[in-house]
Amino acid sequence: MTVPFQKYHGTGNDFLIIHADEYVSDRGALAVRECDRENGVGADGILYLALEEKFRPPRVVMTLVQPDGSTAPMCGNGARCAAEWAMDRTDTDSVMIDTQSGTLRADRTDGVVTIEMGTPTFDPDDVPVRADDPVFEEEIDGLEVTMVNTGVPHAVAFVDDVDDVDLEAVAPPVRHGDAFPKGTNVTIASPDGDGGFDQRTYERGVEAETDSCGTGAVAIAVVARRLGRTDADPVEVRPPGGDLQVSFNDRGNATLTGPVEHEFDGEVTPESPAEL
Ligand SMILES: N[C@@H](CCC[C@H](N)C(=O)O)C(=O)O
Repeated sequence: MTVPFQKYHGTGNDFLIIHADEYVSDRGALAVRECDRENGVGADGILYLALEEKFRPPRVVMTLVQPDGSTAPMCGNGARCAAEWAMDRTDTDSVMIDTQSGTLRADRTDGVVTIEMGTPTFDPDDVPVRADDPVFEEEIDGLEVTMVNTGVPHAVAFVDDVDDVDLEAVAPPVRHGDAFPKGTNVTIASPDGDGGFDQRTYERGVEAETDSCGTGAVAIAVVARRLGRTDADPVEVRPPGGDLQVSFNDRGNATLTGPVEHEFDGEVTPESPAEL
């Protein structure tokens, strides 16, 4: 038996989307197999979306299963892809997305999708990081990082030029550091001289660098403003896969804006070959 999927990406962060009504006995196993870029379809995760069309705006319950089989409570680019998927099916330009880290409103304007990103926190218990006080520019496992949670944890380090960093070498010790009970994503940023930043992120759950990370882009903007490195609004953040904008409202809540593309559709077989 096969189940249909739609493939979307947001600035290069790519996902298979499967309707949550489809029966998949082992979502983790399917993600491990089909996210593999050599032997599967290839993606940064599978989004299971339950669409509740009777509401206005419509609601979508989003579950992200990552390439290592784990689930993540939030994904900025994934939520933007989920929003576009739901908008295309309900003939609206606004939806509410229910994630494990909160309910977020998304709006489509002039072909780009903006999503609310909730309230970022530096509180050590909420990041989480084993520390008595918030961690600002402290050396942990070889990187000088600031710890923030923008739906998921990020260790943010500012460097002169992100392209000069061997991320696959410096990120894993931090990602798995003893200080982080749930692990952490590792995001590096370099200033563009105009209040914006270039970005690279090594993602927990993908266990590799991705072309873009939305919660990482928000983490850079939030930390940069907190440390006085920018007062731009919006903050332009440029991961390798495209351009993102992070804005702030009066309560300090961030929004994330950028393009979303529908790539192609296909089918996957949920059972592993041994079960067939
Ligand atoms: N790519 C995502 C973040 C996905 C979750 C992350 N890998 C984690 O495990 O924390 C984004 O766009 O925010």
